[in-house]
Amino acid sequence: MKRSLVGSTNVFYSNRHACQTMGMASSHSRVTSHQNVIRSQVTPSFYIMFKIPKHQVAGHQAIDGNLGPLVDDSGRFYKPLQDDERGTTELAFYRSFSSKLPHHIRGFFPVFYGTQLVEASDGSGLRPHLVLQDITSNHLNPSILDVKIGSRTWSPEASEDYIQKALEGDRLTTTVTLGFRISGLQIYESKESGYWKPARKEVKSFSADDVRLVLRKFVSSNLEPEPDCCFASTIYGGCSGILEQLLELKAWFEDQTVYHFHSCSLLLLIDKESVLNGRTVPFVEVKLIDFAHTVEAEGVIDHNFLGGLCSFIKFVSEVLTDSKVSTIQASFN
Ligand SMILES: Nc1ncnc2c1ncn2[C@@H]1O[C@H](COP(=O)(O)OP(=O)(O)OP(=O)(O)O)[C@@H](O)[C@H]1O
Ligand SMILES: O=P(O)(O)O[C@@H]1[C@H](O)[C@H](O)[C@@H](OP(=O)(O)O)[C@H](OP(=O)(O)O)[C@H]1O
Repeated sequence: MKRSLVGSTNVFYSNRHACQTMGMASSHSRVTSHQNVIRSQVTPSFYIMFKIPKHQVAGHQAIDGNLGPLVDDSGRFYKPLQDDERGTTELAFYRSFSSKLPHHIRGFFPVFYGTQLVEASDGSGLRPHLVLQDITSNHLNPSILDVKIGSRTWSPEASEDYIQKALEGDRLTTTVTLGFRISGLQIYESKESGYWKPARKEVKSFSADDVRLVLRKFVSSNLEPEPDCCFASTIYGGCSGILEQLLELKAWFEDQTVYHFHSCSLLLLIDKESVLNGRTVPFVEVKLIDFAHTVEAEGVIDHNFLGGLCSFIKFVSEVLTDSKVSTIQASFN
């Protein structure tokens, strides 16, 4: 039986500790809610405006009175800790990861600023939230893909009920067949047409061919009728492009025996305008998120994640190769 990451430390102790570390007094919290903005008085003279994230593409959402993440204006993302072991597992991960990972791998994870008591978006009162780097901040029109990696999304330690529920989701999506599934996405096309952000139901029904098409659209200036893949070489290729970053991650996964990342997602973020503006280094980020089911590896490689990652890399490489072939063909015509 694998050991979970959860120690005996009480979550609420950690929140007070984090507030103290951040110079905040949780006992003075007062929160008012107004439409999509939640205004929290953390100390009598220090206000934080909490908002529903504009660029969230998957997961639990803070809309219609549900519990979900919030963001502030200073580039922080507040993820509510779930009451059950998912909350304690994710907190235990964030508390331990920076000392357990090699330096060059830490950049693949959002910066963790501790925890904070924040008025929950479902109106249930103050709740501990993980305070993370908001990866989307500073970007007006980011295109984002959330890709859940692994051909199974449950930990062998999970309850039978959880395994059955997760297995059903895995079988109905490309998780079992491809070793990953797209959980959510938004692709920015232009000022006129805005974003393509398909509904959750449509995303869940994606086939392997749909996944290929999404990966092409992600690096195109147009979505219809045929995506041009004109950003593929800059965004997927290049020495700091997505493929290079995925290969760096893969090299670590071939060796690491620290964690098993069940149900964890790769979040790919790009800003096509940074390419159009001719920035020497376009904005291309690969991050790992969601550690509610991450457990200790106990000396065994995470073959579930590694297999899914290899499969995803193959899909991305094919788009890149095809776009190079098309460019060469076009130059002969
Ligand atoms: N640090 C972050 N910065 C910006 N956006 C984030 C960050 N972490 C998560 N997100 C956004 O929130 C979404 C959901 O994140 P996450 O998977 O952690 O939540 P969850 O509710 O546990 O999801 P699930 O229901 O899949 O378990 C992501 O798809 C992404 O759009
Ligand atoms: O991908 P789908 O089909 O949207 O399914 C969700 C996905 O498996 C999430 O990982 C899971 O949350 P956890 O990882 O937090 O368990 C959520 O469970 P939930 O609805 O019980 O929260 C599922 O509904």
